[in-house]
Amino acid sequence: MIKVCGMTRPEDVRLCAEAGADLLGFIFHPASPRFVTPDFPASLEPEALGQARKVGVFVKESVVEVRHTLDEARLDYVQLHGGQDQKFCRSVGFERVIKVFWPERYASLDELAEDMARFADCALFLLDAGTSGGGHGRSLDFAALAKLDSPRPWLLAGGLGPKNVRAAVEACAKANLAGVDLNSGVESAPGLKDIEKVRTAIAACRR
Ligand SMILES: O=C(O)c1ccccc1NCC(=O)[C@H](O)[C@H](O)COP(=O)(O)O
Repeated sequence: MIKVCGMTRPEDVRLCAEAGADLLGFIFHPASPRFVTPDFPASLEPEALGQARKVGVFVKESVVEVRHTLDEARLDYVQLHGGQDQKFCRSVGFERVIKVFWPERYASLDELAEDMARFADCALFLLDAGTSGGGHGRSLDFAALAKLDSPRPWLLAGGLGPKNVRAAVEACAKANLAGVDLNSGVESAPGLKDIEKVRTAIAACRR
């Protein structure tokens, strides 16, 4: 499974979907250089999206705001990127939630796995670099994550691009990895996807 995050232009949506992205991310966090308003994903034609599903990324928004945007932008999933709790996930609908964890926040992989277990009803997990937020362009320690015992399939995020994504997939393949999340590593500038980098990274994952 490939997620390309931070869509800001209709042509990037079409080209990333054609390149084989399964999930396309739209960031509703105003401080992000990739911020978009709900009318952008809502306006996309089904032909442009193809089989790709729309994921909304939320950091500080309330449950009411997330639910409103879910409907308005016609999202398939919500990626909760602000440490939201189980009650929040339940209110949005566990089956629609991609819950984010930051492994660097935990003293050990066991502690991370324990916290993940508390969110085992969520659709999918995403592991990102740093200790909060996203789009940092930094990578996690793939070799260490290979030993993770995750109760749900998860997406690996953080500084992935054409040069390192294959190694990341190979390292984590046996640790319940569902796929990868590509963002700043496939851009020419924040929010502007470089389709050649997207294509090369997707081909590297799938070869
Ligand atoms: O990308 C952002 O600007 C962003 C800002 C605030 C919260 C989340 C954000 N991105 C969410 C993602 O899923 C990114 O793809 C993920 O953090 C990895 O980004 P990168 O390290 O640039 O590959």
